[in-house]
Amino acid sequence: MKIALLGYGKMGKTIEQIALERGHAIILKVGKNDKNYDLTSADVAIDFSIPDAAVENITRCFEASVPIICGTTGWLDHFEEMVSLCHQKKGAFIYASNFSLGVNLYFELNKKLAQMLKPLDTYAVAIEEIHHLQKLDAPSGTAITLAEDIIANSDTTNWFLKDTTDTIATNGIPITAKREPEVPGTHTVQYTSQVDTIEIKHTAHNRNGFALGAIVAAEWLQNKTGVYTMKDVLGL
Ligand SMILES: NC(=O)c1ccc[n+]([C@@H]2O[C@H](COP(=O)([O-])OP(=O)(O)OC[C@H]3O[C@@H](n4cnc5c(N)ncnc54)[C@H](O)[C@@H]3O)[C@@H](O)[C@H]2O)c1
Ligand SMILES: O=C(O)C1=N[C@H](C(=O)O)CCC1
Repeated sequence: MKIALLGYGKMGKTIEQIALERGHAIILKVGKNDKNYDLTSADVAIDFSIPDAAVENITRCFEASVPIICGTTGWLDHFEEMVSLCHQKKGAFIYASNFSLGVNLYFELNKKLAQMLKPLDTYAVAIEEIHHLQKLDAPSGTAITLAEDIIANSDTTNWFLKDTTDTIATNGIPITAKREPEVPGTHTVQYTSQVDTIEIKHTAHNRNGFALGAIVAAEWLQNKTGVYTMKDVLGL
C-alpha cells in the first residue's frame, strides 16, 4: 500500500517503521505546517495527529476518495458528522480509540464483565487511565470507550472525569486520568464491593501494538466503502 501519514509524531514514526517492515511505502508525511497536501496517489491515509486537526484531515480524505484510518482521540463530538459525510461521499473510514489487538480483546472482556455484574447492585465501578505527560486529551479515548461499553451493558447512565467535576452522579462512572512520564497507556476497570474487588487491567509496554493494529486495519479497508470498527477488522 502507498500510505499517507497525517501526523508524524510518536505514533506516525512508529507506524512508518512497522509499515516498511510489512512491505508498504510511505508516500506522504503531513505535519502541523503542511496545509495543502496532495493525497491523490495514496491508497490509504492514517491519521494520528491532534484533536483539533482530525476533522479537517478526515474530511480531506473523503474529498480525495482516499480510505482513512483515524486513531486521533479527543474529537468525537464530530463523529456522527464524519460518519454522515463518509456515507455521502461513499468513502471508507475506520476510527478506533485504541487499535491494539490486546485492548480490543480487553474491550470484549469489559462488556462481558459489565453484563455479568448487571444483576448485582453490590459493586461500584470505576475506571483509571495513565498516560505520558504529552497527552493532550483527558480522559483517554480508550477510557471513554470502556465507559460507554459499561453504560450500554449495565444500569450506569454516564461517566465523569474525577476531580475536575463537581457533579455528583449517582449512576455515573468516575474516570481518573493520571499523567506520568513515558507511560504508553494503562487502563484499569475496577468493581468494588464491601467484601472484594474485581479488576481488569491492560498495560501497553510500547506503541507497537497501536501501530500494527492501525496498519492491519488499513490493509483490511482496501477496496471497501463504508464505516467500520476494529471489531469488524478482527472478526470479534
Ligand atoms: N487509537 C490509538 O490506538 C492511539 C494510540 C496512540 C495514540 N493515539 C492518539 O493519536 C494521536 C497522536 O498521538 P502521538 O502520541 O503520535 O502524538 P504526537 O504529539 O507525538 O504527534 C502528533 C503529531 O501531529 C502533528 N500535527 C499537528 N497538527 C497537525 C495537522 N493539522 N495535520 C497533521 N499533523 C498534525 C504534530 O505536529 C505532531 O507531530 C493522539 O490523539 C493520541 O491520543 C491513539
Ligand atoms: O498516547 C496516547 O495519546 C494514547 N491515546 C489513545 C487514547 O486516548 O486512548 C490510546 C492509548 C495511547
